[in-house]
Amino acid sequence: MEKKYVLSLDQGTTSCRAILFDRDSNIVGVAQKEFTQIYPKAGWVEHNAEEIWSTQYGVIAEVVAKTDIKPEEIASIGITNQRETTVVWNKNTGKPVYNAIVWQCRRTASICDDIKAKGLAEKFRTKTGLVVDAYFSGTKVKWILDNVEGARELAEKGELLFGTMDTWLIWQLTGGKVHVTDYSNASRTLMYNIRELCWDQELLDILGVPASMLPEVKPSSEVYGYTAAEKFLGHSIPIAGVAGDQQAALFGQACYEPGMAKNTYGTGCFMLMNTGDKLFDSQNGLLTTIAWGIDGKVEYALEGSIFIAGAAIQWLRDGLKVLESAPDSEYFASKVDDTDGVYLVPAFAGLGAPYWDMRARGAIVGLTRGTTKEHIIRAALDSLAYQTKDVLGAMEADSGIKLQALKVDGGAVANNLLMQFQADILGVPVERPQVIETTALGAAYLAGLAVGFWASKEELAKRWKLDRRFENQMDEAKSQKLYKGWKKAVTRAMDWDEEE
Ligand SMILES: Nc1ncnc2c1ncn2[C@@H]1O[C@H](COP(=O)(O)OP(=O)(O)O)[C@@H](O)[C@H]1O
Ligand SMILES: O=P(O)(O)OC[C@H](O)CO
Repeated sequence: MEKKYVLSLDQGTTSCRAILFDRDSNIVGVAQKEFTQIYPKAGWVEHNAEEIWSTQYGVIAEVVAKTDIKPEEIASIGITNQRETTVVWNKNTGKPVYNAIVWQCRRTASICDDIKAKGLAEKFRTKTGLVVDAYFSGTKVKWILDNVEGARELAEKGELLFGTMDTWLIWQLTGGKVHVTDYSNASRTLMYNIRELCWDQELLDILGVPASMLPEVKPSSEVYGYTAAEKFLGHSIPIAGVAGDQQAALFGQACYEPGMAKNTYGTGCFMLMNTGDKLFDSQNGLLTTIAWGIDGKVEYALEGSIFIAGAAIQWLRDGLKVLESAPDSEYFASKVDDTDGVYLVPAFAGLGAPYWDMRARGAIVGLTRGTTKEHIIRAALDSLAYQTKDVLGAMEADSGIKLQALKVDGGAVANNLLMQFQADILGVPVERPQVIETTALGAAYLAGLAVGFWASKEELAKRWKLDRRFENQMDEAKSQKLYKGWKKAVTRAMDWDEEE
């Protein structure tokens, strides 16, 4: 039967999506479902890995049913995932030994402090391109082995497996046959040597993680295995593309040349710049990471990771309950000209780039008797733009490249007021493409290229189409004054949490 579609699975922080793309990169169908966020203690975040699998499987079945396509028409499957989130499971029973520990979880801050106190941070940075922070998988695996009864003994006997969500989904889809990940996901674990392209035994020894738990690391575009027909719509389909969601967005935005960058506004906000075969040693608080492995080589990226972006808007909706929905934020924010001096620093999970402060916590400053809910909503939106400016400044300083325009994507870029403020604060035009589901698109591209559904990256790059370009409309003195206020507000949020 003719192959007409690529199925992309986007396993995000708050939801699972399944999206079908046709040969012209059009979206043919989408199914999406949220899953449970578990907050056992302040600063801790977990997911139930089995719920993630059942949610992911549910949206796959839904998209196939509602588009009325035949599984035999799917050329291949691409997977993209929230990165760093860590699950450890028993390879005999297939059962996780503990909930997945989410990238936002701060529980391993003291493990990180110990590593830093021993003077080992520079070793990790040189080998992995990352900073020692609770964000990454390595200390999460250590925590599970140290805290779940019997886990370390089982791991040492070779009975336990570690995976990020790509690895977990492939294990499920193949009926427990394939234990792999790709370069981009491996580069987020704090255990993978991005220069030598191998799991680093010295780092594994420091963390106490047995190498037998780790998946095989492969390029981002190749056939890893086939779905088990009996578990998967009665048909066996090649799984042929994998990338962490931010790298997948870089690929979906067709940033294939060094110096090209994108910023994705989802739960968090992540700016990545393709640096080709060059590894930048950031002097400004950015990460060096693997963009992807494709065409027989590995390419690198500089990354600025912002932990809370759209999640601040979700918090206004679910925590403060001042919004019915995230898109309503635009309506309320547009009722005021500005925030009237109010700043919201959404350091709910500490601060990532360029501050790297695990103990920062959220703050709203500059409140007066005149402050209204509209000011606070606008301050939350503005915080996405300010954090992006922090990261862009670091990226330009590290790379020596001055961006001519910033390509954006992710759920929150639908907000025109935010995009305009972003261009104003950066002083750089912001370009929104027609397809803002670039994460899923990138994974589809990787999977389609591997099976010859698409011929080349060059062919795909031509498909990128502009929806709207936002030009700077603010005078420089005003934007500098606003940004100065933001920097001051950040100092108020830093180093707040005091662990007992
Ligand atoms: N119009 C909007 N204005 C501001 N934020 C929005 C808007 N629409 C969605 N969001 C935010 O974007 C996020 C969803 O984007 P998405 O790309 O689906 O994220 P993820 O993949 O991280 O789950 C949510 O955090 C939501 O609060
Ligand atoms: O789920 P997202 O889209 O917010 O992405 C999360 C990142 O991969 C975390 O590193």
